[in-house]
Amino acid sequence: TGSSRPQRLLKAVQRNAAKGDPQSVISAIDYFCRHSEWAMNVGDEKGSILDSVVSEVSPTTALELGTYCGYSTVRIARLLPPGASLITLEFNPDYAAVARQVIAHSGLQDKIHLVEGPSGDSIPKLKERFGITSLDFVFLDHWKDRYVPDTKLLEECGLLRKGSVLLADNVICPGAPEYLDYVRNNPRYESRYFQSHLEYTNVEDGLEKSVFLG
Ligand SMILES: Oc1cc(-c2ccc(F)cc2)cc2nccnc12
Ligand SMILES: [Mg+2]
Repeated sequence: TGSSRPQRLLKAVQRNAAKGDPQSVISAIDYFCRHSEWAMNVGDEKGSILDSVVSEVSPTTALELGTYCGYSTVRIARLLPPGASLITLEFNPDYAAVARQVIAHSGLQDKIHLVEGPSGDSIPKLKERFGITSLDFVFLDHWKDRYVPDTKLLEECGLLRKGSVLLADNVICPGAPEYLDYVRNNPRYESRYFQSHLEYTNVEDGLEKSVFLG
């Protein structure tokens, strides 16, 4: 009957971040995770790589698989061009409830659609629900054994087009070996590994960027 780690992270945001200031929300979460409690946000080191890829793609329509507390949701949304939007899928209702409040604190809620439920159920409904034709950018950061099935589902649903960019977190730690095998040995993807570290640690991890070739 105590608070959860996501709830304590939310309190830290509400106490230390300025409302309507996405960067202060990001900084408050990073501070909390370094000085109070580790949490599985993409973090500031991998987050900088995420930022550079999002800025390069400048997506009109972006998808995030795995919202957690909304840290990377805010990181991505703050870089979107005017009129662009980010759809983020979260299976865990407790995480989703915290993420909604973190997103509201950042002031970016108008650019973000948070959908609760299993990604495998939500992905086939994206086109009709949000009136999208294809995705410019996808950030994979949910359960590692869903990376391959959900990537195949995105293909089958016609949500990827020539040039769509997939960026996957945790390909080393906890690791997504089947995913690396899938995108690296598939002629329909051009992949590149960005070496980094597991958030808030010096353990090796990295991001895999894969461009769909159509
Ligand atoms: O970035 C992450 C890190 C970890 C994680 C947990 C425990 C460890 F010891 C190491 C790494 C799990 C994650 N699950 C889903 C999405 N992202 C994750
Ligand atoms: Mg992660």
